[in-house]
Amino acid sequence: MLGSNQYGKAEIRIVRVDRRPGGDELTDLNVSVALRGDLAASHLTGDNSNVLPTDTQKNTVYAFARQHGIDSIESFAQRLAEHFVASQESIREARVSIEQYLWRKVDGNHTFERTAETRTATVHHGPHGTQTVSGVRDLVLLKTTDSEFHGFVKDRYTTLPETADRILATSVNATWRHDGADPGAAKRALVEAFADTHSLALQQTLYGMGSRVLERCPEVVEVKLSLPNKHHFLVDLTPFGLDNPNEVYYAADRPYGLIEGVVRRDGVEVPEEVVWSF
Ligand SMILES: O=c1[nH]c(=O)c2[nH]c(=O)[nH]c2[nH]1
Repeated sequence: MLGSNQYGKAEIRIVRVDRRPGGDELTDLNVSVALRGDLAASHLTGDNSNVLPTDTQKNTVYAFARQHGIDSIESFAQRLAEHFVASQESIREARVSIEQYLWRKVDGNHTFERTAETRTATVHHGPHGTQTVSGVRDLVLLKTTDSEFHGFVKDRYTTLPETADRILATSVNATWRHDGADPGAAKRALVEAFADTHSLALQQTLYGMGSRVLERCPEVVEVKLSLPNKHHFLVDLTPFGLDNPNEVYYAADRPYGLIEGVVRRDGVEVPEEVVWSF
């Protein structure tokens, strides 16, 4: 028998230019739509009478960008998700996920430079209301000191030396669940906590980063972090008769430690995970 199913247009690339007297603004998005509802017939017999084509979904995204503009990825996703559920009787739930590529204006008023990180938002709209999860991906942070790692388990396979001073680097992948307003302060809180936490482990830094978001953003109930430990190993220069007082490192790209965790506001009921996966 048919199990859970969903369908929609994935990765709709859309660039909107807001042409303003003081300079143009650029919004660069990758929008994915997933719909659920009374859609089994299409799978079971090919009866498409309840199927809003994914091509139409794509067109709707472009039309909404023109008609309503794009205030924030959260509000744009919510408008779309509500539209698909409200306009089609057969559609009961909609999930709209948006990645935003960020561009910083360079000289003049119409030239832009792309930044490395990606902002994300997922809005789920269904019979139980609307849930919003915002986030950031590939936000690369590094501190040259203020990081230690010692006191760990040692067995016959352990070779890692203890250190009281190392480079700590990561590429932050974070999501935060909130009430729908766009908490721009969340990203700043993550960066600030990474910077000012004297780290005894990336695990401790993770908890500090999540906690800082909850302190700064009352509307956030939960922060999920996935932090690769981008190892920087001190190079042994003794074969060349040289010392290495924490100056020359080998930046390994793999393997990497992967530290993941959720930091949750105490006493707040967290709804079931809204992100559907297969
Ligand atoms: O911050 C760290 N946490 C670990 O769990 C770990 N393991 C490791 O080899 N290096 C590190 N660093």
